[in-house]
Amino acid sequence: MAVRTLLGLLRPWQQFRTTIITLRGKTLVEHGCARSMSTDTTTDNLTLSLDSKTGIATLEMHRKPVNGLNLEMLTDLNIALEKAENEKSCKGLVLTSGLPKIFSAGLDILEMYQPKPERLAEFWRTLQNMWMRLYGSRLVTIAAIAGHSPAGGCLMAMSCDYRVMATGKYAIGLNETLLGIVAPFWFRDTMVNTIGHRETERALQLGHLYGADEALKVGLVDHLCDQEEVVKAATEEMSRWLKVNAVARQLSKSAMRQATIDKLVVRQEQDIEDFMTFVQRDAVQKALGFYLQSLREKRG
Ligand SMILES: CC/C=C\C/C=C\C/C=C\C=C\CC(=O)SCCNC(=O)CCNC(=O)[C@H](O)C(C)(C)COP(=O)(O)OP(=O)(O)OC[C@H]1O[C@@H](n2cnc3c(N)ncnc32)[C@H](O)[C@@H]1OP(=O)(O)O
Repeated sequence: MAVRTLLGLLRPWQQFRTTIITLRGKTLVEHGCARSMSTDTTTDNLTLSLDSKTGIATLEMHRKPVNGLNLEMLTDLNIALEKAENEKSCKGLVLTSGLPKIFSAGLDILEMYQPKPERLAEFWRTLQNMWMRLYGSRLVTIAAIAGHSPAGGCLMAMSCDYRVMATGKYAIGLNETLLGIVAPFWFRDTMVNTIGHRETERALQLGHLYGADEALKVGLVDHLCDQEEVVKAATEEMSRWLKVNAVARQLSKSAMRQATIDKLVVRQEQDIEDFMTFVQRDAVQKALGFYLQSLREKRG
């Protein structure tokens, strides 16, 4: 409190600072404002910015071409989420994409195709950690989905508290079976918690990708609006959630989600082993190779 009062006496130009941090050989540039205690971060993969007036942070993914989640992108997401989580003045987070027509294409398949075992293990652990952080966040988290959101993209959206999706020809869902792989148990649990057991069972087996209307109907998303309006609609919805007593809301969220997270906490190492064994099987490598080929051929 005393620190805040002192900072309030500083002139505006004295309150801004720029810090450069080097992380895993990459440079993160931070523009911080001492008055608001906010810190904005931009990397090759994302931008985190905090509106100090509202306490709402925006986390915008922009890894070209499709926000594929590779190790570096997941590392950046973990750092950004932790930063927002630890920033006292931050109350909510809108997760969105800066790329047109794409929320996220899910895991970068190149991480799983002909992988180096050491990197593969680190990749999966970083994904697990990102999911635990996002699903268990103290913040109100809202996904603003203005594009396709298959597999890992759908997982990220489902891990938020609320989902706004653009009307249009975009698809969302866990389509792993179409790649010849199996959605891990914590992907499945997250979907069961969102749309229920029977609908998940059907969707998982078929690798079903939902259009926006259908996603709304089964509760996979909560609100539809025009493409240009998704972030605005997410922010408006956020203000409703931020009116609720924060401690009561956080305890309610944790009561609903912690058991699902704990399931992975106790099986984290085993899950990494299972993933590595499964992905490196010849049949799975073959299926991933075909799928990558089909994506490339689609472009002609
Ligand atoms: C026993 C069990 C134990 C453990 C569990 C084991 C295993 C579980 C393992 C994994 C779980 C994985 C979850 C995932 O997230 S897998 C990824 C699934 N994602 C997809 O299927 C999406 C594929 N992409 C698309 O459908 C489309 O690209 C699109 C709809 C997202 C966008 O379409 P566009 O027409 O706009 O763009 P494209 O021309 O198709 O793509 C541009 C460019 O990007 C490449 N690309 C697309 N998606 C990916 C991806 N996910 N990873 C890597 N690369 C991707 C695409 O090939 C194009 O590349 P080129 O420019 O042609 O080189």
